[in-house]
Amino acid sequence: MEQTELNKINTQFQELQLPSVIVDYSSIRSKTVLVSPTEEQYELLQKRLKERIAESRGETIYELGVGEDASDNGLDSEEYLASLATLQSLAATLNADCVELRQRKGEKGTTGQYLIRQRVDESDFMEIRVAVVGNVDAGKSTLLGVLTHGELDNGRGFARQRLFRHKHEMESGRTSSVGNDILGFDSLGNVVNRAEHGHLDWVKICEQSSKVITFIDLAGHEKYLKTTVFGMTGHAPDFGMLMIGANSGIIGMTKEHLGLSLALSVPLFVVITKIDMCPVNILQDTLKLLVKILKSQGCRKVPVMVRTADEVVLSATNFVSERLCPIFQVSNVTGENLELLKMFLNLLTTRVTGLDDLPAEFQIDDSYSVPGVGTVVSGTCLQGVIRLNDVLMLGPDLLGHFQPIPVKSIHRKRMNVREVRSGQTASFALKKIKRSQIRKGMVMVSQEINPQACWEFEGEILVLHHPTTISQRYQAMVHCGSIRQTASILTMNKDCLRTGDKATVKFRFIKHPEYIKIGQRMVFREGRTKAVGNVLKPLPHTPSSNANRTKPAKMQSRNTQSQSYNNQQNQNPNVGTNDVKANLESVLEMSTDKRNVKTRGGKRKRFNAPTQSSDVTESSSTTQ
Ligand SMILES: Nc1nc2c(ncn2[C@@H]2O[C@H](COP(=O)(O)OP(=O)(O)OP(=O)(O)O)[C@@H](O)[C@H]2O)c(=O)[nH]1
Repeated sequence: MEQTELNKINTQFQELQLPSVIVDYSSIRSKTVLVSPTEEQYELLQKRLKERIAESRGETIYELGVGEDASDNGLDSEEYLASLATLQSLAATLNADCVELRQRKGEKGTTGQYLIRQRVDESDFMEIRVAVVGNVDAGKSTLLGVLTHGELDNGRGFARQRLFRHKHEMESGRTSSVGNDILGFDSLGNVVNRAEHGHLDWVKICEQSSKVITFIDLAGHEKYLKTTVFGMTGHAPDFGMLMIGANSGIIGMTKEHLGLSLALSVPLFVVITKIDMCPVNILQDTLKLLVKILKSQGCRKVPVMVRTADEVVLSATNFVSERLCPIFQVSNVTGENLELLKMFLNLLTTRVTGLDDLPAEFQIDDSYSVPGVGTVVSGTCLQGVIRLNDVLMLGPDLLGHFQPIPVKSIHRKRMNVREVRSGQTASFALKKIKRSQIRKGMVMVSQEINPQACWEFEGEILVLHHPTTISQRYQAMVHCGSIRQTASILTMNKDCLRTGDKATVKFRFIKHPEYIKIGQRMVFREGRTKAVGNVLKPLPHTPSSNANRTKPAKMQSRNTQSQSYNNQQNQNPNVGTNDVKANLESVLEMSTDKRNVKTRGGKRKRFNAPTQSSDVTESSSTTQ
């Protein structure tokens, strides 16, 4: 844009008493601008760097020797050193550190990439959430134990012991709940976690960190799939880390978890563990199959093997694109390649930016009763900024109502703070609210939003897997954000749906209305039967819409029989045991999830409800 045009626009802004927003950066685009910038250029460089740091919430990667003309990139050694000195001084003026990531020598000279990261602000840190998925025994808990506690594993479950939260997990060695672990990096990219007597002090880690990675450790076992899906939707991860045991390969829930992250558009990287104990040919087979699956039509990913620091930088800086899928091969026992993985984690940047100016919206994913404090809710701030003593609308309750509630204290990773911004997780202490009044799926939103709850909504879904057909009145669980409730299909624009079909569907929640928004990703699931899609249109709750509630489905086919079981259990207590048995049998025949059915014994419980243990652990496990 011409300078005169820019001036004109800026003058118009000034006339409107708005700050000038357009800055002409054309004078600092040359590859040699940092060699000996004029005062004016230095100021512009500083301004641009400050903007870039703010855009990524505290850091940016700067490229030296790179200009507008890519074919001319590169500086001679003197120019390079002078540019580096300028960059370091620019970073220093912004209270940031400048760390070399890599240098490359080309025909026209050297280019380099530098991480510019703001120094520690004790009460603020960047936050990246990584959902850890993969089949049981892939080594998820072990890797997290090794990364966060800095001690290698012995191959017999030593490292994971620190992470288990429940007695049955200690005994079985299996994760059953959604757990959080944190890994802090300082402005130089060093890990700050230091375990004292086997324990990590979260507050200390956050105070010393410029960036904190929160791992959402999800269960690998099929019977905890409901918890895993909730972790992927309700905890709003920025990235997914799919773990695969090198020796066992792509088995069990691996593909299921891969599909889930694709469906929810969560960028994914893969970590192959146990390379210390895996014969080379087996490892090669695992890698070959993985690459084949990632490249397949369904995934359309670009797999990248990461074996060097250079490749780490390359993949981390291009990872914002959902298509790239970096693959690491590590050992938790020997520590091989763990440094590369740490370096990659250090370079991950937040995906959600620019939402701070919107009215606040906080999605609740858990609640606690804390002695002396009262009810505490934890969750993710999806947009806006929430400050201490702000009054937000909490709801919807079972009747679809919202009530104003002041935020009395805010914790981020157990640290007392004064505000929480979009993309960050936090917990709030609430006054005059009982824990029993809170459920997952509730939100706290700004009064500006005037929130409305919906019994019904329209969604567009794609059926990923279903053994037979889905027709009207089919019921399954809707996962959408932290909402997790059975809904039934009222109408759809097709008679029936089979695997691979897409349709516009009108859903109705069966228990209570929910707060739902256009464009939200959703999973519609029963056992392994799964459809994914988007919310097209929330249909706000009105008293009459409640009166229109349809009765549960009359069985139309063996298939719909089984899916309506839950409805019968809830709404028709007189249902004959023979009918239940018939339904049970049909599920046993069609379901790939037979083990789940058996575990329920004769209990009058949902088919896809978790076993007792996961029920218990889900409600109390996530920690902030
Ligand atoms: N030799 C070797 N053993 C490993 C490695 N990583 C994990 N293990 C062992 O593998 C077993 C399973 O690891 P876990 O961390 O419990 O697996 P998980 O994926 O968390 O399993 P769930 O929590 O049930 O989902 C443990 O006995 C670990 O000691 C590794 O890199 N090398």
